[in-house]
Amino acid sequence: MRQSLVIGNWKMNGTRASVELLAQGIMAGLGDNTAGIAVCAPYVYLPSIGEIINGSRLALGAQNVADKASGAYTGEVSAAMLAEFGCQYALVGHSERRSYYGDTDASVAARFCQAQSQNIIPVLCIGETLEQREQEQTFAVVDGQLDAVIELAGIAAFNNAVIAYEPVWAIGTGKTASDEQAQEVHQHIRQYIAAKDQTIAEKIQILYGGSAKPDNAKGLFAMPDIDGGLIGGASLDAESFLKIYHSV
Ligand SMILES: O=C[C@H](O)COP(=O)(O)O
Repeated sequence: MRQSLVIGNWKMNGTRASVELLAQGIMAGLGDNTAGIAVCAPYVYLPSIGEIINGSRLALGAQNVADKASGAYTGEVSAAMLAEFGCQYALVGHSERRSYYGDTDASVAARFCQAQSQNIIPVLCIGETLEQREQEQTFAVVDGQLDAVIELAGIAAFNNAVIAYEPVWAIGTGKTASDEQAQEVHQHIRQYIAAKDQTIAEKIQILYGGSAKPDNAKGLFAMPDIDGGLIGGASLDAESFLKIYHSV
């Protein structure tokens, strides 16, 4: 039985004061839900959010991590630095990173390995664009994104990783994949991993992301291969995020 997991991705939003309040609001509403929960804060807020949530079940995550360990890479933040501030998760390969900042399959694979080198769990984001879906390339796209990481890190690395399936056409658009559309791809991803390692396929958490909201989360999370969500916009409001969390 896989543990459910809900991760909030705050993206480039908020002020120090507003995200501190948000973290406090989320912590106050965790209740006795035993599912995993984390927030991925902007880098500069990681120290203060880390202090606020220290000792609680709310885990800390980063939105990216450098593809190198250290050195002259202006503007980058290493996995060791994230570990120093208590990050347990790091997103890698979010579609906004891939499309706006040129993160390639190869660099995403390197970021994945860097995170693991510091015992940070990489949350590997994969998903197709609308055009790719319309051309029936969805499975080929996610397979290729997985392959890039498997080739560099090896399938065993997925023992300590999370996958987030995020159809690009559903991110921030209000267009959610239907429960069945999402399940179809989640099942495919799990089968793709199973062909390489059955045990890992059964235990790896595969999250859905893309306009997940309190009113559609329950249906998505009820699907057999959807183990939780990577939540963008709705994670910026404690009440909405908690409603989603309590839907798992
Ligand atoms: O990381 C989260 C995803 O990009 C989903 O964002 P969204 O919930 O605002 O569509």
